[in-house]
Amino acid sequence: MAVSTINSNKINSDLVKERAKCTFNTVELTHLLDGGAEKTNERKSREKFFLEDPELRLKVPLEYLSHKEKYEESIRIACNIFKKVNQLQSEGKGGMDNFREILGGQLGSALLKDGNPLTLHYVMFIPTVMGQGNIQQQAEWIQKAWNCDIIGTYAQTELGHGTFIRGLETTATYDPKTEEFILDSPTLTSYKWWPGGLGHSANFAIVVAQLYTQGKCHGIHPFIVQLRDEKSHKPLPGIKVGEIGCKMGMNCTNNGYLGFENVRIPRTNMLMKNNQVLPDGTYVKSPSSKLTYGTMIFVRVVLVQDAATYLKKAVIIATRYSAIRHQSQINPNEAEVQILDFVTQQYKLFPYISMCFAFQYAANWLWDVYNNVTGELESGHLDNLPELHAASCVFKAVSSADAAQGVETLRLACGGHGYMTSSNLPQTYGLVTAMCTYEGENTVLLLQTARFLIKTWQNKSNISKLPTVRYLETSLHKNIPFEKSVKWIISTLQQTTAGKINLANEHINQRVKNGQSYEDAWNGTSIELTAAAELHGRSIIVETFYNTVNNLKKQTSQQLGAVLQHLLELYAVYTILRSTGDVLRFTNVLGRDVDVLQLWLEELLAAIRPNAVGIVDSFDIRDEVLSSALGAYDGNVYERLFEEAQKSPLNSDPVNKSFHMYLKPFLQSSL
Ligand SMILES: CCCCCCCCCCCCCCCCCCCCCC(=O)SCCNC(=O)CCNC(=O)[C@H](O)C(C)(C)COP(=O)(O)OP(=O)(O)OC[C@H]1O[C@@H](n2cnc3c(N)ncnc32)[C@H](O)[C@@H]1OP(=O)(O)O
Ligand SMILES: Cc1cc2nc3c(=O)[nH]c(=O)nc-3n(C[C@H](O)[C@H](O)[C@H](O)COP(=O)(O)OP(=O)(O)OC[C@H]3O[C@@H](n4cnc5c(N)ncnc54)[C@H](O)[C@@H]3O)c2cc1C
Repeated sequence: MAVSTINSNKINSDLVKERAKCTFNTVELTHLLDGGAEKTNERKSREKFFLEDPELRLKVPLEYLSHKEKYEESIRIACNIFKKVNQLQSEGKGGMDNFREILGGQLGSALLKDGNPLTLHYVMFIPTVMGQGNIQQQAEWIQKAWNCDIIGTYAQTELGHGTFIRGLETTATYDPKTEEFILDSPTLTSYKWWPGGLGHSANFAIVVAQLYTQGKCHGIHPFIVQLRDEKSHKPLPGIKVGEIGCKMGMNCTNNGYLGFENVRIPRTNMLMKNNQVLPDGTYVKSPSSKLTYGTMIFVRVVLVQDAATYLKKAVIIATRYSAIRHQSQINPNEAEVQILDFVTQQYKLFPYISMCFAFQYAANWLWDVYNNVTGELESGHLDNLPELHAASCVFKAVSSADAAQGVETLRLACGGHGYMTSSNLPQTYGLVTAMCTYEGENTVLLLQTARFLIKTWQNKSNISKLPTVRYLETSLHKNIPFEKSVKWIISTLQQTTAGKINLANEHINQRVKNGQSYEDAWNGTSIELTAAAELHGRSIIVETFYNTVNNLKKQTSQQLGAVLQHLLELYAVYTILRSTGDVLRFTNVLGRDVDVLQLWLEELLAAIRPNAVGIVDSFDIRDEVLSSALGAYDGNVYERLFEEAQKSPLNSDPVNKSFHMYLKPFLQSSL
């Protein structure tokens, strides 16, 4: 890797001025976001440990490598990363934080800019064995996986089915004579397709297949299957495995395909914490068939934090760039302004800055709920599982969709330079937009939340025990006088959501009355249902933000408290204005109230303007993690763009050989 000649001690003068006018202590905010000064120090030492290791650096920028070279470089780096993670774990340092940062958008996307081929081993293989395996299975497999004696993936999706997992076609048929399952892929569409690391990295997989025993199908179940010889890494007999090819992004994750030709595995390789097959083939059912879907809930929960991290990176890049970039005048005869002074630019940037906070606090809240509910599941209490499922679906859908839209808006906000890969915005978009599809396609997840909302609406007897939907009991007919406050916004969003759910429910009933089946009526109403679910999700996110800021303000300086209040208000006003049409339909809000909201939004943009650079600096994301010519701390944007251009292999030769081969004859022939 070429050593940079840019002088990072020379800070761009606009950024110097921006930092000087910041009204709060950015270090105080960094500590608050990390969860305390000690956590900040731990994070920083972890970043140093990984980012300053030459073994973890790419030899050539990724974008100039072939598909095959990209994989080879990524697997080299991934192995070195996890050696270091294991070292930290054995020293008792970091724990879950190591995995969050290394696998997610923070350190992970700095070391491996286009995905990590070993992610699924940690994010899905190990958690599935932990969550779905019985004690003996955990004892057998977890240590091996943890030590990386084996590398696993999670093979659920098939060529023909991703969403409708009840329709998966891979079969696992029990043979009581040998006490084995026989795995088979009866059709092309039954081939597994997509699992990360499956192509050439993993030697084991959790395979989700239709279980047949005693001549009966019992639906999908997870099995541990060995795919490759542990020494030679050759595919085992009957295993057809390979990589699925180039994608829009995540080109280093080694997503694969997998087919089985009557592959036998021991009975004990079916993960049997929930459902079991006894040696004679008797099937023993768990209390809920949905416990098998547990790993998906886990990943949806952790993705919310990841969406916030990617968004943070993009807002830092776009905000610093907007501070150093001068273009056009506001008043004639005056100097060209920083583009950050255009209110339209502030509108592209600042709501997404506030969204980073909203998503981080939502992720923290959801993580706590997840831990509480999984604790309850361990002791056999399933009552809160549907609410957790509904909340995790809508949070994953809203955070990934908004983060993807945010990254693209922020890329556009950087004009032409945002289109350069050296801005790192296109690659960030490639990573974040995938999140809208994987781990449950967003529309499908919104419909799952809508299902829970409609059921709750139709039967409110239990509602007081369900914190996320309790508001539905009273909010429909409330009289909420207009007030310029976040509390008013939350109540109004809740009333709008209740109105939308009520109307969707009426439309379902109407369609049923007109002769449609409930399912057809549901499909006919599904545009309204997804919109209601989305608004429900957004209103909980605003409320969580509100509760968190009110708690935090008790422990922060007054100056930082004021900044958090501005960010909260901006997120709340922005959210309600996105739904103006529905708010006018379902509440008493008047056109003149919307005018007040719009002016309030503009006041907030102006209030945040002096602190914009300070706030994004507080995210404290190192230049290596941003990996962007536009977003570095020193603001030497033009020097960096120029330096990055020099890395193009085309610039190694003043005359490219193609001139002699094509251009010269062409020029002569056209003379
Ligand atoms: C080790 C150390 C720790 C490390 C920790 C590290 C942490 C830190 C990491 C940080 C960095 C992260 C990086 C990540 C990178 C990721 C890479 C990419 C990964 C991408 C992987 C994938 O992409 S992997 C495939 C995912 N593929 C889906 O996601 C399929 C969606 N499709 C469905 O999920 C079902 O197909 C669908 C629609 C529900 C219908 O399922 P269905 O037809 O069976 O169900 P119905 O609709 O009929 O519903 C029937 C009833 O089930 C209820 N229910 C449904 N689901 C339920 C559930 N989950 N739990 C409970 N209840 C559930 C429902 O609410 C109904 O309840 P009710 O009847 O009471 O109303
Ligand atoms: C980068 C990436 C990594 C992945 N990694 C893995 C992995 O490691 N392991 C794994 O098993 N899988 C993985 N997947 C697969 C992923 O989980 C599926 O792609 C996802 O669940 C969506 O399923 P699908 O592709 O079949 O989309 P489809 O379900 O075919 O969706 C296509 C369209 O149909 C619509 N649709 C489908 N069903 C409904 C419905 N019921 N109601 C309304 N609309 C509907 C959707 O909204 C969408 O608009 C990965 C995917 C990607 C992109």
